[in-house]
Amino acid sequence: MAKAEHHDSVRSWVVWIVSITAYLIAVTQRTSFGVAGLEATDRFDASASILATFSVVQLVVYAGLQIPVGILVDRWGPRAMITGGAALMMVGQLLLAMADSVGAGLVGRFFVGAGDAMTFVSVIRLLPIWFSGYRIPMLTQATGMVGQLGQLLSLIPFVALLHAWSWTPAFLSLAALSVLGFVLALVLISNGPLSNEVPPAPARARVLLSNAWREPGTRLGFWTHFTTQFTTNVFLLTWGYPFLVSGQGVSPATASGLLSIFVLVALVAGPVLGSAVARHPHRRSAIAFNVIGAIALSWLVVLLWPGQAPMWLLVVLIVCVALGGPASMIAFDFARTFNPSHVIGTATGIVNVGGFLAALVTVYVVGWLLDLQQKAAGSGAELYSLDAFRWALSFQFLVLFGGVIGMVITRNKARRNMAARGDYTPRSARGLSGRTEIE
Ligand SMILES: N[C@@H](Cc1c[nH]cn1)C(=O)NCC(=O)O
Repeated sequence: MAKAEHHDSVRSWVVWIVSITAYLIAVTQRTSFGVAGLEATDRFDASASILATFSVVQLVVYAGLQIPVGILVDRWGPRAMITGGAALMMVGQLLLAMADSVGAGLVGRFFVGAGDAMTFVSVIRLLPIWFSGYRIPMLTQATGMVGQLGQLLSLIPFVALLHAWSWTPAFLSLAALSVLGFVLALVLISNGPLSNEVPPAPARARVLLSNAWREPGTRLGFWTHFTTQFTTNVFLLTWGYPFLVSGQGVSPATASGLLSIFVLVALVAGPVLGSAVARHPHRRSAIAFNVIGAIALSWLVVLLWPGQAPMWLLVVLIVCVALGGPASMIAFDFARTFNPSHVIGTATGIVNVGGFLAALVTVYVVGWLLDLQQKAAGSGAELYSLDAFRWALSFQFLVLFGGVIGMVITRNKARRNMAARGDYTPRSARGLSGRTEIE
């Protein structure tokens, strides 16, 4: 991509810092309900499955809105979407602060999920508007990394407020945080001189969607996100904690400590993967395949380990699974480099569905397989036994395998298209031709 005058300017950095602040606030809102589980059980007089419904509603809303959001980013620009997202999250947290029934709480969580869904894709869309191409892989990673810190904001100051001030004031303070995000985004984010650079976006959503989907590079991004990210989500959102505590016999405090490795790995691996992608853009899918191989191998060893796995092996597993988060950012690089700028938002939305869709299916099937084994073993059988987890979590291999097949097929299609345009040769794939923007 040619470097425009406004690229990498002071204004670019201001826009980026404000947009990643908006994303960090969105991740804080996203993860806040999870850390308030015990208080929510009391407040709503809810069972474990009702509590799980809150997470599922939020995930379904998030994943379901990615494509509409991507299309709207291309039509309205990222600024309107980021400010709109902050406003929705503010409404959602206000509703949740006041809610005293499950129904009212779910409506609040719906708004939070919708606002959250509008933020990430818009922030990623701002990067090629404001920065030159060689910086973007690193900034994409940095965006993902900073967002993960939102989990820490939920875990430390929000939990402290919840304990010190109780439910309503704690959730009101989260609504106030979104007001801050709204004002900052409204005043400081700009869509840039987009109109001078790109043809106007096609008016019809269907055209945007079909343009983005027809590009094999978008589908390569979708499958890359699908395969790299879902094990991270499955572990963090649902099954990691019960697997560690009930399956592997780890204490709850140690399990929480192990889960915090995810944030650490995101912080360390993000810059390493970002600079690898920037230096070897022709090796992007190879980097993703290596991470997927590490995830599959570590799960295989842990699930086949006779008895409970030693602590060092659990740490290795978590480090490998956590690598999936930063590796999934490679998928957005595919969306950006394979598509013309007026469909990048739509393509990014399509890509971002991948990991969340795979996680939703896996979370559900793993739960179903655990239930099935308990029923088959007869009354009194343990639900979360290590053997039951071995079989249930093995479902992940099927999803990994399906994702890899999707990646290989779409990568071959992308290469064929590029070869037909004269942009790809086996030599360029080995990085010998000096070409950059290929997979
Ligand atoms: N892969 C994640 C973000 C990430 C980066 N490093 C670790 N995780 C992703 O796709 N995020 C989308 C979102 O909305 O957060």
